[in-house]
Amino acid sequence: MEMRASEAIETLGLDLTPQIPPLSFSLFDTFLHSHCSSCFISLSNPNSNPNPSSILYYCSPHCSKLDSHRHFDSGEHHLLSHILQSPQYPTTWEGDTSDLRAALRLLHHFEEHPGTHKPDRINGLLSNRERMLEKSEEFRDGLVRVREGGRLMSLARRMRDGDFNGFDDNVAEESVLSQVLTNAVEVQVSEQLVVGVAVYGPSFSWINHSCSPNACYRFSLVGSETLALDCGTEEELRISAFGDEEIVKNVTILRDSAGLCHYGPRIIVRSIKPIKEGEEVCVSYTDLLQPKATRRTDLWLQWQFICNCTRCSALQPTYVDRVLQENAAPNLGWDRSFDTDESYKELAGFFDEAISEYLSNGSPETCCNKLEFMLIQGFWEEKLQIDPSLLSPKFHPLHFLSINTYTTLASAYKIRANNLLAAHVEADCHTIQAFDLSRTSVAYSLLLAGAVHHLFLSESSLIATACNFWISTGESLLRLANWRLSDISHSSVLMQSLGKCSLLQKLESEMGFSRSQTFSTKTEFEKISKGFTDCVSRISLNVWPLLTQGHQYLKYIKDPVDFGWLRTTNVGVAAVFATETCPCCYCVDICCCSCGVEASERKGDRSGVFQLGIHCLLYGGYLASICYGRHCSLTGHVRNLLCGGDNETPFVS
Ligand SMILES: C[S@@+](CC[C@H](N)C(=O)[O-])C[C@H]1O[C@@H](n2cnc3c(N)ncnc32)[C@H](O)[C@@H]1O
Repeated sequence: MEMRASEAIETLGLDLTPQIPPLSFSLFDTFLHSHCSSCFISLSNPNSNPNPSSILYYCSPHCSKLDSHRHFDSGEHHLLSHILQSPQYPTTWEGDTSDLRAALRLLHHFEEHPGTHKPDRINGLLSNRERMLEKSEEFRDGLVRVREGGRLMSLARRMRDGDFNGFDDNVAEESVLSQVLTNAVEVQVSEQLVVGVAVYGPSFSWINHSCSPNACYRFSLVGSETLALDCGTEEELRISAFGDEEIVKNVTILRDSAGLCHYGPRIIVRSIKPIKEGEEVCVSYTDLLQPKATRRTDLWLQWQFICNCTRCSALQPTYVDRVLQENAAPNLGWDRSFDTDESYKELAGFFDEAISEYLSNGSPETCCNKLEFMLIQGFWEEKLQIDPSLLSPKFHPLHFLSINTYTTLASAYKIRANNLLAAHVEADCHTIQAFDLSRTSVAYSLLLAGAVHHLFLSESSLIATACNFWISTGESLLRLANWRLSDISHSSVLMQSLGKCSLLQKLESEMGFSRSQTFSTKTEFEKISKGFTDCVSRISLNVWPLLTQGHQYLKYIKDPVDFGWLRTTNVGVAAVFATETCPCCYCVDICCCSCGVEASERKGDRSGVFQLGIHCLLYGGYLASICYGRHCSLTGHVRNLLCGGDNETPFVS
């Protein structure tokens, strides 16, 4: 089955569906006590659960009333409070139980609303259990999990019914669990916060994957007091089902009162590219910044298909797929010492190990040292003594491992700066050191956003990733520009910037600060993105040397936004930084290193960082308004940052 556009879609950021309520949903285990299990809203007071007999927490009696019976009637309660807690029921199930709980709720829902039932499709939704059984060797790990999950679900349901006789098999449970694994999406409730999973009806679940998709989706959380009956109309549905007519006939696409929960997180599909009438509408199931082989493995193991989208089936790999796997930049004299599969795998293993060691509470300092050493030298050997002048970067700066590494380094440097400040509140020397660590964190953040932006200009479906990175870079640039200033008014800096830059004015109105509502066509979008790249690249020329000065790896990156230099330059990379600025003068009022940089120049540095920050935030906000709508939490977050917390004040009346 697939979904196709039922009309031509000219603009980006258009809702292709109304808000679709879920069929089943569940919070991840770690959010069971911090978020409402009915509406997924964060609990202001987790101690005042209106239904203390339930293991789940609710924000109000209304939410408890809506959801509690599903919790008990589905067997979820028995699973959580008896089976998973008791040594009497040993299990090999490891980790989060949200898929199991969502499957119990879905199975209960099917019992209440019986529909068509085939081995691989229940009430219209595909289950990949049969396909996994056919290739049981290839999907061994997945099958073992489905089997164990089915066993636990079956135990919970029999315990619910007090019926331990007549037990044959767990086919229904396994099929529905496999259905959840095939169709569920993770529910993102705010920037960077994903709290659970949800399964939707065919209007969403029949949308296939593409590595170059034309649509994305966003969520809408409906508060407890809102009666959840208004779930859109067929007229607002701009996509229609295509495939087996028998299946289409038997399933009501949207307004299926027998098929929807009428509460819980709702989903809305949005266009991110122009779409022709009749063209298939696709979203992405996986991280689009991964190289083709990794995407392929992911999709095969989790969704049991081989992707033949335009990006995957291109005769020549697309530019993005090529650079994500580029070994080195030989035209820059960068080394090429890992071009065999063997050495590459070994190196990738080192990277993964360093990153997971850091993520499992390793030292941020060791992580920075290891990762940067690897970016330059290729392998980490603590005892290896190498003359630094002999080193040259081993990795292409746009290689996917480099991009992953920038993410980790931006975070690790930030943590080091915060730790230092927290441990030594008063000492000025530590403040300077912390400033240095912060500016390196900001530099990696900018490099990450710039690298992803460069790829996004060739592959516009990377929009949501680019949006997140620009917003976090803008945020960290503003924080750095604010360093040791308490009285800065962001609104006034923004107003000054708006007066000077027509691009900012455009972004600000597109993002929805002003009242008029327009949607971007592809041409407008490309014009804005090109204008942004030029503007930001120009400002970066001044700011980048300040952020990277004295840094062993970053000094090799000539421009963090416009990567044209990778193709064109043959000059020695170190020669790029002819003008030196003093980073420490930037952070204190009295020049601490006696370099003699004039006060006016120092102010110039600070204002450059501000300008850059405001550009990044507004552009990120503009992308967020396309992906998630003008009133999403991410654009609200950007507004707060720019207004200094005063979200109520409109920038332009
Ligand atoms: C959420 S469902 C999408 C709707 C599904 N095609 C159906 O008939 O119900 C996910 C499943 O659809 C199939 N699928 C999704 N995207 C695909 C693609 N690009 N190529 C082939 N199969 C795909 C896979 O079997 C996957 O497990």
